[in-house]
Amino acid sequence: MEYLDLVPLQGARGRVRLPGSKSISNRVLLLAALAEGETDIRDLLASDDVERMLDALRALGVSWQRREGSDDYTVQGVGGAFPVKTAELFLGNAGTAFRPLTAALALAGGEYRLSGVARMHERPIGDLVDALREAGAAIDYLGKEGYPPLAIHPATVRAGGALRVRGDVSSQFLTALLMALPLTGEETVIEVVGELISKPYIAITLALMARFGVEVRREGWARFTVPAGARYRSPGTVYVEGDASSASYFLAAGAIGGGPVRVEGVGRDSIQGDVRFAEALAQLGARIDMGPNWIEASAPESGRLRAFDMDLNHIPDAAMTLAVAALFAEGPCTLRNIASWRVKETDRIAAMATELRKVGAEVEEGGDYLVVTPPAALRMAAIDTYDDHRMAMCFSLVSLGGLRVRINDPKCVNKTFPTYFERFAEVARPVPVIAIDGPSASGKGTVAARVAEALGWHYLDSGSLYRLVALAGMRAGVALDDEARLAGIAAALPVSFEGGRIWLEGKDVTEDIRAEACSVGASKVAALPAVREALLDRQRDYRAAPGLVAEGRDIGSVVFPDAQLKVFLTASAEARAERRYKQLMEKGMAASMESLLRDLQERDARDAARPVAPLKQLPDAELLDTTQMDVKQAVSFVLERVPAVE
Ligand SMILES: Nc1ncnc2c1ncn2[C@@H]1O[C@H](COP(=O)(O)OP(=O)(O)OP(=O)(O)O)[C@@H](O)[C@H]1O
Ligand SMILES: Nc1ccn([C@@H]2O[C@H](COP(=O)(O)O)[C@@H](O)[C@H]2O)c(=O)n1
Repeated sequence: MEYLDLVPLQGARGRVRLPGSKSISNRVLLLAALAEGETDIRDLLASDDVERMLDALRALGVSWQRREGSDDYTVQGVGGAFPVKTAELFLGNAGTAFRPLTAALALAGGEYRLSGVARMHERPIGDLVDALREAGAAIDYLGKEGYPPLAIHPATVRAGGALRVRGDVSSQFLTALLMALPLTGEETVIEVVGELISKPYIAITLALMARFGVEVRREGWARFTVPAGARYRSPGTVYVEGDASSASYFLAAGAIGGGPVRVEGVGRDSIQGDVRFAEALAQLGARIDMGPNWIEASAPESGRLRAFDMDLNHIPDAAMTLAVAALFAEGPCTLRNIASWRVKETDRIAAMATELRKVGAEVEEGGDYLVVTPPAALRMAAIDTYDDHRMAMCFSLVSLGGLRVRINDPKCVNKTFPTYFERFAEVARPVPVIAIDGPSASGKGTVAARVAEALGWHYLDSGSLYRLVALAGMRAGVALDDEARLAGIAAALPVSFEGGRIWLEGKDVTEDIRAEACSVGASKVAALPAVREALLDRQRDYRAAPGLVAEGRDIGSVVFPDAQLKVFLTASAEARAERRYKQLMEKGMAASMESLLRDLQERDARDAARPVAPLKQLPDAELLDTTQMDVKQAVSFVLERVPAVE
C-alpha cells in the first residue's frame, strides 16, 4: 500500500490559492455544453471528477479545448440535447457527473450506458430514476435495483407538468432534474418529497443556471418551477471560484495551529454553501476574518477550540473537517444531521469513527450523528482513506498535534485536489530538527546534547540504537551478518532511556554499549538495510515539539531529510582518536591510542563505503571542523544558526 508520512507540526501559517470548486466546475461544464454559444471557463478544477465530466462531454459530441499550460477551457455549446445518440460513459466515482448526466441523457432521446467504479455502484440513484420515469424516461438498472450502472433508452418524455423527487438522500437528484428540465422547453414544477438536505448545493445550481439564462422560481425549498421556453445561453466568460470545501482544511489548520492561514479564491461573495464552515469554526472560538475573495483563520485567544454540538446538514462535506478538528477541542463534540455521509465516496460516518479511534479518540457513532471525545494525547496511526479524498485531507490535520501521521493511499486526493499535500506543506510549520552527522568520536554526541539542553529540545543519539542492536545480537549469540534476525531484534528492541541511563530488557547497559566491541559491532549491523529500515520509524518518533537535535551518520540524508539545519561535524582522525582515548581513560577503561586510531578509521571507512545511508557530507550541510575548537565553540557554532530554523 502506498503511503505518505506527514511530519509532526508545531503550527500552521501562510496563504493558499485554492483549486477551482468541484461543484461549480462540473455544473458549469454541463451548462456550457447544453448552452447556445461558446463559453470561456477560467480556473476550472483539474481533478479526476472533472476529467470524468470532460471525457463524457467529448464522447457525447461536445467540443471543448484547454488552453495550453492553464486551467482555462473553451466549450462549444450544442444548444440543446447532445448530438451523439449512442454512448457508453465511465464516470468513475464522480457523483457531480453521474447524477446530472443521467437526467440530461434521459431527455436526450438516445441509447446510453452509464457506469462507474465499484463504490459508485453502491451509491443510490433510485430516487432520481423514479422521478425521471415519472416523466416518461426509459431507464433500466444493469446491476442492483436502485443503483448504477444504468441503461438509458430513447423515450417519449412527457414534457411539462409536475415531478416529484426525494430530497432527503442526496441533493444531487434535485440538481440533476433542475439542470436537465430546460431541455424540454416546457414549464415543469418539481416538488421535493421529504426535507431537502444540503440546501446550499441547490443554491449553487440555481445561481449557475441563472448565469446561463434560466431563472428557476423557488418556493421555499419544497417547490421549484422551471419556466416554459427556458434555454441555456452562454454568458461568455465564467470564472470558477476556489473550492470552499477544500478551504476547510486550511482554515482548520489555522484554527488549530495558531495561524493566521488565509485561503484565496473564496470569501464573502462566494456562492458556495461551504464558506459557512468559517462560521462553524468561529463558534469553536477561532478568529475569522473575511474579504470578498478570501478567508483567514487563527486559533482562539484561549489557544484551544471549544467543544461543540452542531447541526451540520448545510455543510455536509466541510463538516468532516470538523470531526477531525474535534480532536483539538476542549471536550466532547457532537456532529448532527450528517446521514448523507453514509452514501458518499464511502460510508463516511463509519470510516471517520474507525480512523478517529485509531488516533485515540472515543467515538460514539449513530445513524446520522457522531460524538467525538478528544483523547488526552493523540496516538500515532496509519490512517486508511477508503478511496475518499476527504478522509485523506481531513486526517492531515492530525499532524498539528505534533506527531507523525501516516496517510494510506494518499493519491485518492486526486479526485478533487491533486496538489493537496504540496499546498498543505506550504502552510505547515514542522517541528524543527537539527541534524548533526559526522564520523566517530568527532564530538557529535557532546555537541548535540548541549545544543538540545540549551534550547530545551529533545535529543536523539541514533548511534546508541545501532549499538543496542549489536549488543542484543551478541548477547543472543546472533552472527553480526544475520540480517533477518538482527532486523527482528531491531524492530522489537526492548529499550528505554530513563534518568540519563540506557536500559536493555530492564538492565542498565549505558557503559556496555560504549565498549569498543560494541562500536565495531554497531558499524557492522548498521550496514544491513533491514536493520536500518527497522530503526527508521523509531528514530522519527523522537521528533516532537518544541524541537529535536539528532546526531548520527544519516540523520540529514535519510531520517530527517527535511531537517531545518544540517551540520557535518568532523575533526582530524588523530584529534578524534585522542579525544576517545581521553574519554576512556576518564572512565577508567583500558585503551591504546594506536588501536583506537585504527578501529576508528576502519569504522569510518565501513560507514562511508556501505551502499545504504553512507556517512557523507551533504551539499546542504554546514561543515563544522572542530579539530582546533573546544566543545563550547562547537556548541556556539550550532546555536548561532538556530534562529533561522525556528
Ligand atoms: N571540540 C572538542 N574538543 C575537544 N574534545 C571534544 C570536542 N568535542 C567532543 N569532545 C570530546 O570528545 C569525546 C568524544 O565525543 P562524543 O562522544 O561526543 O563523540 P561522538 O562523535 O558522538 O562519538 P561516537 O560517534 O563514537 O558516538 C568526548 O569526551 C567529548 O567530550
Ligand atoms: N545514524 C547512524 C548512527 C550510527 N550509525 C552506526 O552506528 C555506529 C555507532 O554509532 P556512534 O554514533 O554511537 O558511534 C556507527 O559507527 C555507525 O556505523 C549509523 O550507521 N547511522
